Amino acid sequence: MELTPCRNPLRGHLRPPSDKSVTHRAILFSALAPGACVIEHPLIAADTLSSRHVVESLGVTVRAEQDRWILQSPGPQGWSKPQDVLDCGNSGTTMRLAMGVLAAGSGRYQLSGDDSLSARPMERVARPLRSMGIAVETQDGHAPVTVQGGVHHGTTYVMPVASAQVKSAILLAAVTALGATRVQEPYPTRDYTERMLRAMGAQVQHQEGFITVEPSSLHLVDTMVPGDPSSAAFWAALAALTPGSDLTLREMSISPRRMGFYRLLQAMGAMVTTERKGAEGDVGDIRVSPGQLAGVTVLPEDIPDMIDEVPLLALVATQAQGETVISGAHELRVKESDRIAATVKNLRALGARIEEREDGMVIHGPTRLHGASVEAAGDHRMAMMLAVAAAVADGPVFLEGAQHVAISYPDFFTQYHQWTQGQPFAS
Ligand SMILES: O=C(O)C1=C[C@@H](OP(=O)(O)O)[C@@H](O)[C@H](O)C1
Ligand SMILES: C=C(OP(=O)(O)O)C(=O)O
Repeated sequence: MELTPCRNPLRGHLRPPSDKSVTHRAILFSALAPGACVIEHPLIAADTLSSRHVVESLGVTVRAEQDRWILQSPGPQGWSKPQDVLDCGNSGTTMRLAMGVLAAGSGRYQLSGDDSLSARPMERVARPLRSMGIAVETQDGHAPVTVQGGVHHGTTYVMPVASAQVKSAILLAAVTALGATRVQEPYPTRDYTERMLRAMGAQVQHQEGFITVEPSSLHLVDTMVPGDPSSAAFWAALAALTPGSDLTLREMSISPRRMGFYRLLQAMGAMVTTERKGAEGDVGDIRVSPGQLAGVTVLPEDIPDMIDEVPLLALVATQAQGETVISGAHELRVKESDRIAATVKNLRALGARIEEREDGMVIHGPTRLHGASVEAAGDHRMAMMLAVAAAVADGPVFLEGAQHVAISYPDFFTQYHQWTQGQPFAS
């Protein structure tokens, strides 16, 4: 895809696509209890369709009606035996959370993924699940993965990496375990699983630095899915980088555990304000306009709250005065691509002054980016970051792999082209 520079101010408002993490959880958790539930505004994208496929294979039915899905679940006692291997596609969240969900069943379940997902580490989930007495097999630490559901017990697990997916898999298995489970994270990660399980009747508490779960009987609840801060971040970055912009991102999930990118954008000098909507829940609007940008230091404890936005922050840093140092981001090496290597390679091709570190990057700004050929490395977030880069560059950018946006944001390029053509956003 050829992308040309665009300096059109971003004005007005946009409701970003629905939150991918919340949609995955609402779908997968529906398998855990018998009954019906409604998901309002689910994200309909390749990754969340992978989660839908998994629960449908267990006998959950999903009926789409306008902007909602109505799910009917037999509960674990009534799960059907999947006809085939459960294909998780490109979605790490689907595979890792499903491993915890499947512990509630009584069958032997096989999970597979595409080439990218098959290269990602799965022992980080298998290990704690085994400590609960669940038989889990991986192939040299990778998919395909086999989970034998059935009787299992609680555990105490100190997580070596900060990962909401690993935490979620353990907490999900904990609900149907005999005895309590305690999990400790090195840094706090997104807590949708804890909050959603609690709403379903689970006993989830924070005690002495551990998240504890008691075996619980669950009931299904309806979920209203807010906008996704990680998808909205591409527009926030464009608004921060384009003079004359004043963009409001509406109905967003504004949980502090998802706001790391916005906090850093503000620390760099962009105008970022948040307005909470309603008395309860972490939903609100975020308004972004440009400012004089300066480099920042991103520390290991900052990473979990902006894990999927690190490549985008690196791009913003190319336009900021001074040095930006990002450290403690090893996890980026095991995402849909090696996001440290792919970010450095692509931004360097566009003229950025950027150095690769084992656990992050150092960016020296500001630099005028120029046109070049770049490659999304099979990674949706890389494709969207490079589209933002193309807009701020001085010459045409040839992007290979634009189609990967279908993983989390199928309408991204429709909206992007509307913006480049000077049309208002269709929000
Ligand atoms: O729990 C989740 O919904 C997610 C957790 C993060 O992964 P890790 O748990 O591997 O950090 C994030 O990168 C991913 O996009 C979604
Ligand atoms: C890492 C991501 O997702 P997942 O781990 O679910 O594949 C992402 O969406 O950036």
